[in-house]
Amino acid sequence: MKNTVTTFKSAKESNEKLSMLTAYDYSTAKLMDEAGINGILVGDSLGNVVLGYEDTLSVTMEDMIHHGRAVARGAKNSLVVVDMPFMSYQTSVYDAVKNAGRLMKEGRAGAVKLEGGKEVSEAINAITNAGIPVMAHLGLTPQSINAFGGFKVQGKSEEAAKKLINDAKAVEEAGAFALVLECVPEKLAKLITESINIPTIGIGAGKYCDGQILVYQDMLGMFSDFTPKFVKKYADIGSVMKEAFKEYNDEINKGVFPSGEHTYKIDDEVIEKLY
Ligand SMILES: Nc1nc(=O)c2c([nH]1)NC[C@@H]1CN(c3ccc(C(=O)N[C@@H](CCC(=O)O)C(=O)O)cc3)CN21
Ligand SMILES: CC(C)C(=O)C(=O)O
Ligand SMILES: [Mg+2]
Repeated sequence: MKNTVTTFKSAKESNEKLSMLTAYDYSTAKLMDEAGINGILVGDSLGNVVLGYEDTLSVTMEDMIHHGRAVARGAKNSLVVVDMPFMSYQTSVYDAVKNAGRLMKEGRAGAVKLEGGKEVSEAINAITNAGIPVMAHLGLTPQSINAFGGFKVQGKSEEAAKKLINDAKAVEEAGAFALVLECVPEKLAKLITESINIPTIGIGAGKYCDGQILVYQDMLGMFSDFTPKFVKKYADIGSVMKEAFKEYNDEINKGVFPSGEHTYKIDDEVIEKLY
């Protein structure tokens, strides 16, 4: 069944859980779509897992458009959400709407996601008013790594927790259709989930969120630069890949690959004339 912003909103009302994963290319998105994943996020985490940067700050609009289009072609039923990269929405409401529009038109997104609370509520409102669904993102917002001083759990003090609750209400009020909660204590994520009428999608935010999301290379054991506590490995594809690459390398060196079954033939009469 086709997932839309409406599906996400009604899932919360009917207490159905939402599943999301990140993807950055056509073939991975297609597998997730066929597996029945509700939403696919073209995350700016592509800066880490695809491009090899240490953080997400260098990711560009062109990167997001390029990967958004690829994912959109593979996702028939999953809702495709594309991350707005660092500095594509913080500079002005005009820039925010303009760049959200590019992610829809050129990136073929079904919705966009941006990081922040009250400070971006005007942008969320303006993008929503342009007919573009917005997913909000609170807690550990990686584009603010330099302001946080590192990747840390958010909202642990009373003051920080209150700010998160108020920000969640602010993004809902501004028109966001869903909210990602990243690295937030489980009980606070539960309180936030109960305090708003839009679905919360957790990553390191516990089981009471309305949905869950993980970076796919993390859950498949394909990424090892860092492994947050919230990651569960559903398969060790990284090891499987490395073993296959080694075997391929070995077989080439030994002359085992390619053998007859992977080779094209020509009539002997033809080839003899060429010698
Ligand atoms: N591969 C990948 N997975 C992600 O989940 C992810 C990205 N990349 N890139 C963008 C952000 C960065 N993220 C991160 C990165 C590190 C931690 C981390 O090391 N967290 C500590 C918290 C320690 C604490 O405060 O108690 C941890 O041990 O989980 C968390 C989220 C989440 N996002
Ligand atoms: C971790 C998720 C929520 C994200 O924003 C990303 O992948 O960029
Ligand atoms: Mg992101």
